[in-house]
Amino acid sequence: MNITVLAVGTKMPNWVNTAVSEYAKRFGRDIRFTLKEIKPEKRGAGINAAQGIAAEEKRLREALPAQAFVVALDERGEAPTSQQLAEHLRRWQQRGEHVCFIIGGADGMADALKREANLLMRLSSLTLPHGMVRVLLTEQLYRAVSILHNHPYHRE
Ligand SMILES: C[S@@+](CC[C@H](N)C(=O)[O-])C[C@H]1O[C@@H](n2cnc3c(N)ncnc32)[C@H](O)[C@@H]1O
Repeated sequence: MNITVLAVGTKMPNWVNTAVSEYAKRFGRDIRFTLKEIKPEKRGAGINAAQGIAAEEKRLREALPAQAFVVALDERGEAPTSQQLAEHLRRWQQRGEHVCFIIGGADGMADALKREANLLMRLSSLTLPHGMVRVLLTEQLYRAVSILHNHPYHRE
């Protein structure tokens, strides 16, 4: 199956890119994982947070794969356990979905994107920095794959 992560933010610190690549390379052949960085809108010079979010919304929409099952990452979303995320993954694989996770920028994500998403998912009740969200999401997806393959990486 295809998993795409659209994440607002470029020029992430090395530790973010290293950690995402480390988990992504463990997925194995049944998952084709792509992380696509979305250019953040520069704030200041007459661009406020709302205008910045609107510009990033446009870029996110343009990058959304056709017919994707969209999961918006948000700290007010549903909080699956790792087992429940593995069940979601099993269902998405069975249905042949292209799943697209979207991560907002420093000021968050447009409300319309969250409303229109098929699922709103939180990784924690804490507000996390967007770079950290990429890392945690990729690790949890790898954990979900491990659960489905009965790999000892995940221990209850
Ligand atoms: C720095 S946060 C933005 C916080 C902003 N206050 C908001 O209302 O969204 C950047 C992005 O990271 C993601 N994010 C932050 N904390 C999260 C969490 N606990 N669970 C899931 N996603 C989170 C969301 O996609 C968010 O748009």
